[in-house]
Amino acid sequence: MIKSHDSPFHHLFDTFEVIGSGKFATVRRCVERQTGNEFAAKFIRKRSSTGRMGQALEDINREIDLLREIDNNYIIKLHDVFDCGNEMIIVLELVKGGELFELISEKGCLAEEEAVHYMKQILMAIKHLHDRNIVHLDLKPENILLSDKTAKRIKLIDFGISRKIVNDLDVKGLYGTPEFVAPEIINYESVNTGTDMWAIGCMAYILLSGASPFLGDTKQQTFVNITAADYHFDDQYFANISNAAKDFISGLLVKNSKYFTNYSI
Ligand SMILES: Cc1ccc2c(c1)c1c3c(c(C)cc1n2CCCN)C(=O)NC3=O
Repeated sequence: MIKSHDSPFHHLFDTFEVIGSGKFATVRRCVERQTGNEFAAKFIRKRSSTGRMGQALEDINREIDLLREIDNNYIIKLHDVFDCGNEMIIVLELVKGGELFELISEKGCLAEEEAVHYMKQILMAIKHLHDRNIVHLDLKPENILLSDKTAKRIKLIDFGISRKIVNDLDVKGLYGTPEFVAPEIINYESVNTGTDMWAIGCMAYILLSGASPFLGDTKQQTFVNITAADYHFDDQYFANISNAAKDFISGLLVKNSKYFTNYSI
């Protein structure tokens, strides 16, 4: 069981170059002095009680709790957690094969059998999550890393916006008299495992063609394309792709938005 240390992170690790950065977090390569082992350390700024900067502790702890529960060869492992006052440090397994996104950028697109090889691993990682009612919610080639260039083994990263799915039909956590709850509470669109499956469909399309199925010239156009599920298999890219591959993608790019108006008190 990973415990939070009271010994400071900087006594145990040397930190090196930045390997990723987001709004409130920076990821750096680091080395555990005692063992010489390398890790990825995600430094997350905590939101102070007054300020708006930084990430809420509830969100940080959600990511850590999800990482503690996950144990799969296709998902980056949690090594340790350090609470350093105004920041939380999550120490994660480090891999050096780069992003799947870079591989596609270099090659344009992948041969079908290579795409199948990666897709199988991605599906096994997602099955591990969905079997635990965890949805990733940020699946994209940038978050699929290669353990190393030769082995063609993938590692899924970044559970920063991942969630535990509560049973769809039983709207938990809805309190109070229906008359007073906010509209978005009564009629909300639930995220569910289908949300991840849609993203997997997009990734399969990208692996095979190098093109993104819904990308428009503007963000607005992209949203219009997505909500209309408006995509097609452009012969320029898909002429030599098997029907099985196209059927696989079509089966995933299916809108399944759900609206709930029921409420249980
Ligand atoms: C939670 C989180 C967020 C961003 C991360 C990582 C982890 C991450 C990781 C690694 C690398 C090479 C880049 C990483 N990045 C930056 C690149 C992501 N596209 C890595 O090796 N392990 C990571 O967790």
